[in-house]
Amino acid sequence: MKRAIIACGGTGGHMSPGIALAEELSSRGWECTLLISNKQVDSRLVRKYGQFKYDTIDGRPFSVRPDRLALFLISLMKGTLKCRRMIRSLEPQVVVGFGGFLTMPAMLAGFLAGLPTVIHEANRVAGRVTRIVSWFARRIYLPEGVRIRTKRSSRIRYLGMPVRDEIVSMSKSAAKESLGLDPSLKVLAIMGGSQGAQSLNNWVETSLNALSQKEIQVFCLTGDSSSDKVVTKKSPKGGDIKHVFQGFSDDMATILSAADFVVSRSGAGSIAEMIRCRAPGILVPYPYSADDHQIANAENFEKLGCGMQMSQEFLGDMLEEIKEVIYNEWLLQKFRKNLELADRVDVRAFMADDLESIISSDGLDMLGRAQRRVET
Ligand SMILES: CC(=O)N[C@H]1[C@@H](OP(=O)(O)OP(=O)(O)OC[C@H]2O[C@@H](n3ccc(=O)[nH]c3=O)[C@H](O)[C@@H]2O)O[C@H](CO)[C@@H](O)[C@@H]1O
Repeated sequence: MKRAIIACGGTGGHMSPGIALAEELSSRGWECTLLISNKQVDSRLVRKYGQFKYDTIDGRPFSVRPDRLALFLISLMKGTLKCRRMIRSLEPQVVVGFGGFLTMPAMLAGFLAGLPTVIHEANRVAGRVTRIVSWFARRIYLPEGVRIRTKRSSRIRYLGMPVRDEIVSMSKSAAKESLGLDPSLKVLAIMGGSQGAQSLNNWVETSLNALSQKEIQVFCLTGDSSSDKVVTKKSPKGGDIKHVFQGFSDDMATILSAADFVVSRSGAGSIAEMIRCRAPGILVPYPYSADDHQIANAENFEKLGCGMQMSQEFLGDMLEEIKEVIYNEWLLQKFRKNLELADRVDVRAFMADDLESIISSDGLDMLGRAQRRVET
């Protein structure tokens, strides 16, 4: 049986593509072990994926501050040793990393064990981990048009984000109904990535009356389950307009299918799922993301014609923008068409085919080396 270790913990943006790849590989008979962190967001996301094996490691982010750098190096060493033990007991044919602090020890242990290691970068600016491990990775997956400095450019393949099986578009009115919303009214979904975004939550709170006046219902993923609530406001016609605030959802496909328009941070996972569910929207990049990768992600989304981007400092202008766009069927239709065009490659199948060819050529290499040893 073919086996893979997939290092994908730390944030939802790393977990989701890791789960998606594990789904594809499992359907081809592979056994997948996902390496995740002890963070709540990881355990939350994997709860419904009992079919995979999991292991956890702790890690520290890289820092140039001497005290933090020391902690980082210690955790890297401990993590690498743990991954080395995992590799000995699981005997995988490949180690796959999706970025974040867990990727480094897993890839390092895989490399030291002589296994093929591959890294997937989801963002339109390659992260630090991707840049480092690309020096030894057998395969480097980058979004189309993203460049990194590496001597191993022949090992680069341009590829989008793997999306989980369950993320599929469904009937808008059925989706609205299953969220407890009125199917005859517009829905605006607000998402702040896997951990919510306080500035987007604040924007919703202050805009709720104005949105109700335009008969727009809100479904807001706040990132904080202690604030779960349903708020009912009156429309100008006297009807009830329901607004739902939820900390976390295990059913993103329904929310994205129900949404006529989305306001979201520009994490690569959220964008890939908006594309898959044909949900146009405004992306508000997190202003402190590493190397401004969320700005680059949002710019690309806008360039593809899938929606718009807006800097957080201009949130004050967003309400007017939304009130216009959400009733502009012509524009929404154009966005949806472009979302469809942006979703034409079967990323998961490409990646799984590629991994299978990597491990089979690796097997042939090993066989060749063994034969040469016998002959000499
Ligand atoms: C602040 C920051 O640096 N965030 C990074 C993090 O994003 P972060 O983890 O915040 O978010 P992403 O937008 O990439 O993905 C969110 C994932 O969480 C899932 N989800 C979210 C909310 C919820 O209630 N339920 C749920 O299941 C979504 O379905 C999605 O699969 O990793 C991404 C991928 O490298 C980067 O692009 C982001 O810039």
